[in-house]
Amino acid sequence: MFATQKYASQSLSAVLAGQTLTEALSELWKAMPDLRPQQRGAIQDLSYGTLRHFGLLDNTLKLLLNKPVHEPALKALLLVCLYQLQFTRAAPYSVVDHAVKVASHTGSGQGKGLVNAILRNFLRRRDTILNEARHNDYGKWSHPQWWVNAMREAWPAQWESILNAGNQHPPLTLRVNRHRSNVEQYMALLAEAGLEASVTGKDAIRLRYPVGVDRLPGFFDGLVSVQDLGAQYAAQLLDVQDGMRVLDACSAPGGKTGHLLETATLDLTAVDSDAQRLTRVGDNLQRLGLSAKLVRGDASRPKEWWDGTPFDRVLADVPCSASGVARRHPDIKWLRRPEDIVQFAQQQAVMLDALWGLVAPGGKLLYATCSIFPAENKDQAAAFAARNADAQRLPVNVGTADDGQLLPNPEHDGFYYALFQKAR
Ligand SMILES: C[S@@+](CC[C@H](N)C(=O)[O-])C[C@H]1O[C@@H](n2cnc3c(N)ncnc32)[C@H](O)[C@@H]1O
Repeated sequence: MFATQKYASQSLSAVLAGQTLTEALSELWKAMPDLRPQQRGAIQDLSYGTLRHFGLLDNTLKLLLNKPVHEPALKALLLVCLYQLQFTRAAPYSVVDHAVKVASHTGSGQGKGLVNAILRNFLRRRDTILNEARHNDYGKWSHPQWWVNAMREAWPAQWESILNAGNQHPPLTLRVNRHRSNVEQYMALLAEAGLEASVTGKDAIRLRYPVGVDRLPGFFDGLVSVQDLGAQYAAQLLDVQDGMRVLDACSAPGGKTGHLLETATLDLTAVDSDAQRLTRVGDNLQRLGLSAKLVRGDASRPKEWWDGTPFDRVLADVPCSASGVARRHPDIKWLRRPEDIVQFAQQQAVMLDALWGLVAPGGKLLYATCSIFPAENKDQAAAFAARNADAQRLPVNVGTADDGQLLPNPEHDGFYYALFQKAR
């Protein structure tokens, strides 16, 4: 537990200093190649869990302290340990004993006594302290106040369930590769492997208990991919047919590219501005036995990479706040700032306008985000339609009351889709 607490605190400190958790963990794996897979898993669980419940834990710590802790590493250690004590089954005495040892190797090494006192005080007064810690929105919902306010305003009837969903463990959904299998056959393979699951969409199966991909039958032979149900609507909505020329303009890591190619035989160009991420599109397609033309390019500057032949279908799965998938990346809640949403919306508008010029007459463009902020979604789509008289908005049936908006729930993440057809 010593190493787990130490390295989880280190990655939490990195996030609190502005790094993403993915970056922090990947630097840690590089620096500590001898960590065993189980240790990595435990470090990951503690880092994710602490960030998921960060508001509550931070309020709790403030109530336990007489004065603020100035050493970031010590503060991170205390937060990780409070998470362990409140949300895991780790034995409390063991959590405290190890934390004291980690504290003696942390920062100035002076924090041993403080860590011991704070954690023992928490164990003695847990219920009272937690009740008090939940008194404001920050502690109650473990989201920043500006985010809570934005949800209240945008979703007066659903904001509580949205915030609650944002703090849960995400579902693990698979997409069966139609070229190689189908949901019935794959359900039988899962049953043989002793994995409980249910069919939740045309190509979608949700596992009752998440497992690593190495336990999924035929994963490395391309039988299935891991993809949220919400993301699986893209290929369906874009209505691709054999022989079409298709552009996936922000394609990496290739989740939707793969689904489009599993749905029909296409002449598909997959663009992404990030060369490293683009290689993942190639790797994913190779695993699935599919292929596309991969182009490193900026979707808002198509002149730099487009050959001038229009596309029948364009998928614009644009960079966004990722607020609909915060439960998969809980660091997002703490790294985003309100002004980021404005910047994303501006960047998305530029991309949309640029990509519209590539759509053939009668062709379709599907705008997609994994956001739940209206500025990136319905407001963006309405502004685009108002700017482009040749864009006809088509209905998007994803089974929700709000056209095209999926809110995070136990079945799927938060996504948004708007579909436009170009006048002939
Ligand atoms: C939401 S992700 C795409 C997810 C992908 N469609 C999938 O289903 O796996 C957005 C992608 O846009 C890329 N991106 C960001 N800015 C871009 C730009 N100006 N042009 C093209 N791609 C961009 C990012 O590198 C990222 O891979």
